[in-house]
Amino acid sequence: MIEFTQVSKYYQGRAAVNALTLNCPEGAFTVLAGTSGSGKSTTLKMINRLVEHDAGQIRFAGRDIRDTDVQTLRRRIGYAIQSVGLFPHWTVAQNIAAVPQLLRWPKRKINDRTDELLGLLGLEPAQFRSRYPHQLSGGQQQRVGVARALAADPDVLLMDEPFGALDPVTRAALQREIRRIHRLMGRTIVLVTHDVDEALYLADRVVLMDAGEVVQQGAPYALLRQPASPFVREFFASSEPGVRLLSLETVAQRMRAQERFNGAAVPYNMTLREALSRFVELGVVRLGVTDAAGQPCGVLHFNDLAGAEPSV
Ligand SMILES: Nc1ncnc2c1ncn2[C@@H]1O[C@H](COP(=O)(O)OP(=O)(O)OP(=O)(O)O)[C@@H](O)[C@H]1O
Repeated sequence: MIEFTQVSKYYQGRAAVNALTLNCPEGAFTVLAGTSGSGKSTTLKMINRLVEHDAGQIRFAGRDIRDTDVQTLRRRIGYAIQSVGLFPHWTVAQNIAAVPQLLRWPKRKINDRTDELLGLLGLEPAQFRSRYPHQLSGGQQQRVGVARALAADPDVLLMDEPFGALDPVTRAALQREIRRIHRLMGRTIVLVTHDVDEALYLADRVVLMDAGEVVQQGAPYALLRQPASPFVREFFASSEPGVRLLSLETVAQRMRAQERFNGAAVPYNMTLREALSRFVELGVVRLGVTDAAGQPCGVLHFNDLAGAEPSV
């Protein structure tokens, strides 16, 4: 969907991004991760031409972005940033409707879309539609920012540290929300973060950057299990790679489906990381597993947490 070929950007003669070649596949959740100053935001902003690249080629849906009118390009690309940037004198509904208005959508369609997005992001439309940004908490503002970026049903959603500056609980809730929305809508998303946990939780594909270059890109599992360089290992090793691996899999992937157990149970879609916590908390070596209807569907053994690798 978005392809960079040998793309560079220079500031005062220094490369902020150097000969970058990367691919953000259609429908995938791509996360640009890396240390501060590694060129993540610059890379993201080059996609919607907030920053113009100096060398190489960027293609969007098969076309060179320089061959597309900037406004047309931006209408196809939603953009959400940490500082939110809501218009302070506009209500929540007016903020969300900004791009659909520009596109002259009929009023009815705009209203329906606004309410749909508010609902999707966990904000009761009747309660929030008419509020102004200053009447919202930081987390609610971030949600409205994401709703606004999604409003005109863009092909791609770009997010630059959209959950930064939030407390851990609200941040986790919004991460769950955006992951759910991604699965629901199958939208192509490119998100920038320097948070290792966030990258691994959200990404189908991680692009790890350092000093303006891609050091490794691929499925989170591959980066954790086969780091291409000491830098990659170091980036993830700062906190418990084993536990991180567990957070990428669910109970259903390791349970023994033919067994039944009458003791404590966990849901099939719980991550193995959470299941590990339950094992330790309860002091047990087996946990029953329940399906979506709450019916027993297998047993998870503590030993199986260290079992065979899933396919990547
Ligand atoms: N407008 C600018 N003028 C000059 N230098 C810039 C400009 N924007 C970015 N840079 C430089 O380019 C490099 C990459 O910056 P960028 O913001 O893309 O990094 P980042 O990985 O997003 O960092 P962070 O996580 O700290 O936001 C940095 O060295 C930065 O100082």
